[in-house]
Amino acid sequence: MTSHNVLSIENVSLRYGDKTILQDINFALPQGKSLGISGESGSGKSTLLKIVMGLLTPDSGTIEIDGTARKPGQKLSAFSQRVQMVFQDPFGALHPRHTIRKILAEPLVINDIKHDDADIISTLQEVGLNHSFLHRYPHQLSGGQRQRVSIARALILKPKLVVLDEPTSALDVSVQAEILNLLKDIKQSHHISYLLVSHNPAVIEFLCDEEMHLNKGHFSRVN
Ligand SMILES: Nc1ncnc2c1ncn2[C@@H]1O[C@H](COP(=O)(O)OP(=O)(O)OP(=O)(O)O)[C@@H](O)[C@H]1O
Repeated sequence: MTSHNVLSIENVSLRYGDKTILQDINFALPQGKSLGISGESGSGKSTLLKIVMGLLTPDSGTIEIDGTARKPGQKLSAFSQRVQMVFQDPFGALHPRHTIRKILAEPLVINDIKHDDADIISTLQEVGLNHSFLHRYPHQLSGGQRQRVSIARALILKPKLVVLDEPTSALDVSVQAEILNLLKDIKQSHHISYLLVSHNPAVIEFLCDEEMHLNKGHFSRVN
């Protein structure tokens, strides 16, 4: 049986003006496997993540998520149950005037999914937070707790692929390991795939099955 790819990128290229950012990028990610992307600052890592998320359209090439091609201009919500993203800065990523309950309910509301507080509480528990967080606001949480909420928001739609952009680099060193352990536990228990960008080789090694290095628009495999 051939293994099922949760993400497949073929011949993706993108230029800004006369500057080539990505040149014929190819890779496939089998379900449950995780890929780490390293590369110098400005090498195009965030650009590639934006393309996967549908926030940018490449000049050429195709992106398939869980077997379905992303088409230019397609609504983001068309894929939100398959792919979700966790950002570097957990504070900036959470609406400051919304309670944690509202932040976690929002993806369900947008996708017209019936839910109640029990669904939100069980997702909070998956990231190590209890029901007392439902009525709190982001500014009442520590950096690590906020990143747990960001991870819960990504998980609540039960995606197959989670895109992580430097998920621990904005956190205190003391909480980085906690969040990495949480991400590893979730990956194993949910059979989720991660597409991770990190400057830190130890983070990639800890969470990913393989690493690709992006340089001058090209990918090369790192062992
Ligand atoms: N909207 C844009 N218009 C023109 N150039 C852009 C635009 N966005 C990004 N770039 C350029 O594209 C290149 C790749 O940027 P990108 O943010 O993807 O790099 P990165 O590898 O994620 O960097 P970092 O590690 O610093 O986050 C950079 O040279 C950047 O200046």
